[in-house]
Amino acid sequence: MTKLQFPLDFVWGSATSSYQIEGAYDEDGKGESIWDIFSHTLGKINNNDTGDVACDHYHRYKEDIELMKEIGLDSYRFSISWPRILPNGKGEINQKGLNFYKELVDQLLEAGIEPVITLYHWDLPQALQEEGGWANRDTIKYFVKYAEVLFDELGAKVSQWITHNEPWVVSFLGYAEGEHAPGIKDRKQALQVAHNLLVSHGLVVKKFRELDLTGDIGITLNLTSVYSYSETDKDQEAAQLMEEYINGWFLDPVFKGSYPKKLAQIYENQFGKIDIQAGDMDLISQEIDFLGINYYSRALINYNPNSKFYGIESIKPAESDYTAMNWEIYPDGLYDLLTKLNQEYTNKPLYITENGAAFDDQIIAGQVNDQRRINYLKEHFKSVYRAIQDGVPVRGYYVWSLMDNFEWAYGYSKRFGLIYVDYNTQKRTLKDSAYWYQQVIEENSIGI
Ligand SMILES: OC[C@@H]1[C@@H](O)[C@H](O)[C@@H](O)c2nc(CNc3ccccc3)cn21
Repeated sequence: MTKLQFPLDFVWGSATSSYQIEGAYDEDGKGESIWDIFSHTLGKINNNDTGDVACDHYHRYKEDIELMKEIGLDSYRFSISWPRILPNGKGEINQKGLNFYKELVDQLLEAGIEPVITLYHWDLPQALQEEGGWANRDTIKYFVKYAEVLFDELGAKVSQWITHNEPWVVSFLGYAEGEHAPGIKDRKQALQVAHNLLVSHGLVVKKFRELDLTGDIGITLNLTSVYSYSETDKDQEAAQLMEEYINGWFLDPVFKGSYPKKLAQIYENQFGKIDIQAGDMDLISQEIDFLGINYYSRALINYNPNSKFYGIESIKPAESDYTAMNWEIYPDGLYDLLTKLNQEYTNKPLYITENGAAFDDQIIAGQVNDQRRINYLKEHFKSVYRAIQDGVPVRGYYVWSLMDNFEWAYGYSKRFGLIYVDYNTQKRTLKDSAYWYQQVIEENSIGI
């Protein structure tokens, strides 16, 4: 068997987020988040599931760290619940909430696992939503203050920080499509939210530099490889517009200091100008230390005049394989994305901050044979290996997810974990993929 050997310092990790695993939604002084409100609103979440208990990680974190150690993770990416730190989003600090994350970081470091913190993974304090949320430019300064509390408390121990997880999803699923919290359907407001999120990213990076902290800071974007279904001008134009919509809308401001021209003009013609203040774009595009990439699948695009979104239509080839989310399995898309990012946007280090798959995992006699997930991960690891061999500075890879968890609007119906969670008993069971990943990490290689 041929072994593909990864660089000696390559980081193998796994990722989660606060609302999806912690539970204890109203414990120890934590304030409400927009996802507490959204999941408590009947009809929003599959089966009316909520994150009230989730994986009960708030109480079981020590057991979960032991499982991370058993898998052999080098690093663990998690997010901090803003309303657990600042129940009202601003003002008084909830010391019990802060203590939870201080203990989590200390236990991770004691276990030899590097903590990577995502400052915002969608759970905005509800008190700030009541003042307009991310559509209100004031939220930016409250985000900077929240970040500063964490930098002061954890900056000496945590060496890698992510400002935002997927501002595209926050903006366009939360404020345009209404599928995510806060459930607003207003595309013009979504564009202002996208801009305010980017400004908040820039100001937090600036604060991080001012505090002269030793670690690195970056942002995580959900990115997709976009392909035209045919060589026709119409299909290629539709694909280019999709590229600007799904990738460029955040990549261009962060790395080029401007929004993608074609789509920006379409939006301005349709909605008028959004509030962009002097200096915003320079702030947004200041240097960062790395880019986090969440990749799951590609987009295959053709032009359809009847499409409700600027003639853009996604094609799902019948001959492809799909995950339980109905996302096409397309590992080559990760290679193409990585090379494109390195050629067109940045020479900075790249981390796959999320990649993984949901399948209909079954636990039988205490085992989960998730060979499809092993195959999925192996093929995507191979794409990363190819990109590294071509000189792309990919420094690490975080499997989504460490454990099955609350999958947003899908509730608990989709399982992405390396670890199976029985939500009735909270029993954790390592899936076959966890044992496979354990060997990959131990050997720092994959067999092909
Ligand atoms: O859906 C799986 C994960 C999710 O659990 C994470 O919290 C989130 O960071 C995440 N982002 C994507 C990719 N982007 C995306 C696309 C459509 C809907 C939601 C997210 C997948 N995932």
